[in-house]
Amino acid sequence: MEITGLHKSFGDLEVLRGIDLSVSPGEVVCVIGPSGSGKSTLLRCVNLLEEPTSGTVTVAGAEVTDPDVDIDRVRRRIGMVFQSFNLFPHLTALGNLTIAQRRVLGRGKAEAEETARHNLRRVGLTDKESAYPAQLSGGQQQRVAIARALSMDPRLMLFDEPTSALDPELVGDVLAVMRTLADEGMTMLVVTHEMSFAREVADRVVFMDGGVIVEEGAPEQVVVEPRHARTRAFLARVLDPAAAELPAARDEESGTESGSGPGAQTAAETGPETGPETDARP
Ligand SMILES: Nc1ncnc2c1ncn2[C@@H]1O[C@H](COP(=O)(O)OP(=O)(O)OP(=O)(O)O)[C@@H](O)[C@H]1O
Repeated sequence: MEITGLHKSFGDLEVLRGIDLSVSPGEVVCVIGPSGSGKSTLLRCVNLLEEPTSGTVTVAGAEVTDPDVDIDRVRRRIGMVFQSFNLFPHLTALGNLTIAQRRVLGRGKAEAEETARHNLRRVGLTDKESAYPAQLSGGQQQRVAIARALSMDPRLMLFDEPTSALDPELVGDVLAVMRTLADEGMTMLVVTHEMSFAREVADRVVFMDGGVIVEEGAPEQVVVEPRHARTRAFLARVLDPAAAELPAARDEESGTESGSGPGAQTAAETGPETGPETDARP
């Protein structure tokens, strides 16, 4: 996946100010940054839930920002997993996985169920296919949501705060599934406040602030030894008191103070605006 020169404005508010980012198959790239820095908008521009003001996004060789592109076809190559799982409550895990395949891809019942079972196995929920969402833990529901996205055979998976709604003890299972997917070759772009994810699962961490990428690199570099004052200020706010021990040296930013970026004071969206119907979009 390639993002080049991506800008997005809402009226006078310039939320993305020239993002260049590429993610390779099998790579997990984790985007961190303050509230309002444009992380969710970036994801939403990649799958065209928002139309970029300028710039290009290419997924699996198709330029999704090309005005002539078949948007529905391209979107099917992009799996999206949100903070809230958006499962249909009246359908079993299996039913949640088959409905979009049947409606969107036109798969027959047998093929949809076979694909669904395969993907429930991938997320470790083989024994839960008959369970309704209310009978599953939050972590299990999120794994069903991941399996549902996988059932559409995506080439790119986008995750927006996939573990934020989970009890801490349930986070690990979801992270393990995500790591496994990357090891299988999936391209994955993840927005998260989960620093353990950034440190332990990501191949690369991108720190965004004010609609730009301030710093990117290996987790041990960005999260443990950030180069920029803005990254350090952010990490100090979100990490535990151990953050105070972050190295103070190697500031390559010559005194730039932490910027909060456009709209940082605005309450950002805390969940998807899209319901399960979105995944089953015709
Ligand atoms: N549809 C919209 N119309 C107007 N402004 C928007 C819209 N969507 C997002 N914004 C604004 O864009 C800015 C960036 O929002 P975005 O949700 O991308 O930030 P974020 O980094 O994901 O924040 P958080 O970590 O709190 O989710 C915010 O100021 C937000 O209010």
